Amino acid sequence: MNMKQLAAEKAVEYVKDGMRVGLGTGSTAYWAIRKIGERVRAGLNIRAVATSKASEKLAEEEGIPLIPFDRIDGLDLTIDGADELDRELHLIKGGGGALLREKIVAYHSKELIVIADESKFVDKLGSFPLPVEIVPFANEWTMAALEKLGAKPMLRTDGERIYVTDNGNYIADCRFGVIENPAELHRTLLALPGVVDNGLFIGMASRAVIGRQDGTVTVMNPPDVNGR
Ligand SMILES: O=C[C@H](O)[C@H](O)[C@H](O)COP(=O)(O)O
Repeated sequence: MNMKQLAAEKAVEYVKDGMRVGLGTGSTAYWAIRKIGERVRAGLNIRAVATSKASEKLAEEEGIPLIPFDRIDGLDLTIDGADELDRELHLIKGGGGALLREKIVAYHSKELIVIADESKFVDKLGSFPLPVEIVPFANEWTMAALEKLGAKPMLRTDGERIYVTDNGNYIADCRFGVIENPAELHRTLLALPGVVDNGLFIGMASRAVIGRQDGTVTVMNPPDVNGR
């Protein structure tokens, strides 16, 4: 079993009968959705929402009951991957372009469990370029404004074409270097007109499940890693 699958399958143990569950996006969340599907077929009774068209399609294939947003007012648990996570369980997400839907779903979940292989765990965020979702209108100006913040932004492409998110927006992948104050950067980015959201998830994850190369899995809560 690979590290992503290990982490994902451990996290799925937290899914209990009757829960309303958010399904993440990406190659790690893939394994969680597969495992949830297996448990649903074995009788687990849950309702779910997906954070991307890709995860919605996979959930449908797995037979996981998806529920429209107007039928529920929130979620019990969301399981999602990350591109980077630090000791405080602050995250960089959006490598797969799904950050906006992921953040909305995580915000409305009582708990967000982040699943990752050990390579994603970092001392300080910032090696992974921060995905920033921007509206197409005047994107050249928004890119210039990001550059003024020291971001070295690159408009994400999909081969020849500009990559378009599930929400019809673009992604600027921004290299800020080491992010010393993720919360401050998050606020600064949100204040920029044209920016819809960014991949910093500050204080949203309540637990991390990390799959390790030696075949073990570590479960981390923010108080544990802070030594409290
Ligand atoms: O937009 C994509 C999501 O934020 C993913 O959860 C993140 O990029 C991690 O993806 P993966 O598990 O494929 O590394």
